Amino acid sequence: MSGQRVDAKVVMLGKEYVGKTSLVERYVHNRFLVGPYQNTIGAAFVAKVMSVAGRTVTLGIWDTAGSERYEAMSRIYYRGAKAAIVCYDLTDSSSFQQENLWVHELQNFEEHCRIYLCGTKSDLLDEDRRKRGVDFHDVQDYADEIKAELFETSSKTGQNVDELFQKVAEDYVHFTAFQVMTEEKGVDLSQKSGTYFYSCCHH
Ligand SMILES: Nc1nc2c(ncn2[C@@H]2O[C@H](COP(=O)(O)OP(=O)(O)OP(=O)(O)O)[C@@H](O)[C@H]2O)c(=O)[nH]1
Repeated sequence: MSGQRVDAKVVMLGKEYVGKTSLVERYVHNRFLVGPYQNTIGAAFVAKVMSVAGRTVTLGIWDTAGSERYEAMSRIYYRGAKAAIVCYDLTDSSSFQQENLWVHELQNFEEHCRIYLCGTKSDLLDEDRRKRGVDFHDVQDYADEIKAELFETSSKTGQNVDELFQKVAEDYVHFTAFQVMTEEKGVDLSQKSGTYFYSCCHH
């Protein structure tokens, strides 16, 4: 970790083989590794410095292992996270069914963590539409229900990958600025409705 200062902790979650490591590889190193699949053991950390509205933001990205063997450990990694990218494989409906478990955990234990749903391997659908195992509108409804953002990405082609992480960083900056502003101006948020408070201030 080399003691690098991190502004926002981001955690990658999702079943094994959905493509979490590949997403991070594409985003941080702009590459797609081919060759035999190697499952992540425990978790891997990488820091990425980026620019949002003229401001430098360092994301500390924790890529967790999806294997059930490491499930209990993942809780250690999402603690204090500002954002969770919960991944599912667009061609594998069972990977989407498991999203629920992560979302419940985050809602129960990390109420200030914003959730981004990420359908991976969209290039496989470009090859053959019949491979889609998860309906876009079903996921969009679910995302609306849990107040999450939804992205469909391909680490192979790079489609939507930068956009996903850029949105994570922008939201972090936006919500942090909002928080500082309200703290400085002494706005009494308890006067606002519950929904307003929740949607504007969880970071
Ligand atoms: N076609 C295609 N294959 C992908 C994509 N992303 C990942 N894969 C493949 O899916 C397999 C699993 O990818 P990983 O990134 O290792 O998956 P993971 O979620 O990190 O797996 P765990 O470490 O076990 O949790 C690998 O064989 C990847 O090459 C993608 O966007 N398109």
